[in-house]
Amino acid sequence: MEITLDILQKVIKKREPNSHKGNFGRVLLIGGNINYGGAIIMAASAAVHTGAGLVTVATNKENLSSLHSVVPEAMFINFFDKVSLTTAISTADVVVVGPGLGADNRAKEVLEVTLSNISDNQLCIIDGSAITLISENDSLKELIANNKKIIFTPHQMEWQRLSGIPIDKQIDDINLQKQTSLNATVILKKHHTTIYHQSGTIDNLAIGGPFMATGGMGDILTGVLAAFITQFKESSLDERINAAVYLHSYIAENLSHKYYVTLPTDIIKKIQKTMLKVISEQK
Ligand SMILES: NC(=O)C1=CN([C@@H]2O[C@H](COP(=O)(O)OP(=O)(O)OC[C@H]3O[C@@H](n4cnc5c(N)ncnc54)[C@H](O)[C@@H]3O)[C@@H](O)[C@H]2O)[C@@H](O)CC1
Ligand SMILES: Nc1ncnc2c1ncn2[C@@H]1O[C@H](COP(=O)(O)OP(=O)(O)O)[C@@H](O)[C@H]1O
Ligand SMILES: [Mg+2]
Repeated sequence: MEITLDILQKVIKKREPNSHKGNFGRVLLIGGNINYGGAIIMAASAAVHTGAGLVTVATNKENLSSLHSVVPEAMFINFFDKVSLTTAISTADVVVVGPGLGADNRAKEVLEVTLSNISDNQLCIIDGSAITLISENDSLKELIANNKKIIFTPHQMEWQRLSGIPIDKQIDDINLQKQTSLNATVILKKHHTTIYHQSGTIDNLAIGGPFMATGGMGDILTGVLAAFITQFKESSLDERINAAVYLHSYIAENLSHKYYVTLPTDIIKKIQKTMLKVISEQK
């Protein structure tokens, strides 16, 4: 079904007066090598601005100063420190892995530690380089074979790598077969994104446009997704995913009336206001 604006009204909820950061979820984001530090920093910033209660970033230590100058709300761990990484995974509600991780051997080791320590019931969003690494390594695929709470967020090229389906053959019937065999949710990002939910439902996004074709646009979606998933538990997982995907493109579309391209960092700045507007219109 097509996702419509009313999904935001349905999912986003006013906060209870006596609630605290522990009620809004612990998000761990793993990624950002020396070349792609911006990816994980933007993802973390998006999670913080969407309302995640506690956000930790596991990244290359070279990114520490930049991380804290952009988003001091986020905590830091060195992703090569296996003990810290394992501990952080065990206490996270949602783990995001992949934005800017890179695909070299050290990145693969970080992903191995991550996937080995995610419990079967822990929700994990797998994006960017992590999708590419999993596509290339059967041993990594096996590590998540029993996990029923995986969300892949590939763009079409990443989906081609993961599924083996060439971009021009990526139609619903064929995609669905592969998604079912992966036993995961697949958010296939493209012009008018399609979401193949693990529940078997297929949803489509009819908003967003080429003004979003800027590096980092998918990275921030992971943060928005993680924050929706940890916060709005009165709604089903499918609804929370749809709302996050919709909000991301909805803000971009609004910005596109004033700007030629919509930058990921500009979208981040509009998240809080847009969410407040949604709840202020609720009866
Ligand atoms: N500021 C940063 O640090 C950034 C880091 N990034 C990270 O860089 C790593 C590599 O990701 P990339 O996606 O750049 O590289 P990839 O090599 O995985 O894929 C990009 C290529 O795929 C092709 N493609 C075909 N259909 C596409 C579609 N619908 N959407 C997007 N691309 C499509 C395009 O030719 C494009 O150049 C990821 O870990 C990512 O998170 C990128 O997000 C860019 C920004
Ligand atoms: N032409 C387009 N129409 C609609 N959405 C787009 C378009 N181009 C890019 N996007 C959106 O921007 C995001 C790009 O994600 P991705 O390719 O992973 O970016 P990055 O890895 O650089 O962060 C996706 O949500 C995608 O749907
Ligand atoms: Mg990406």
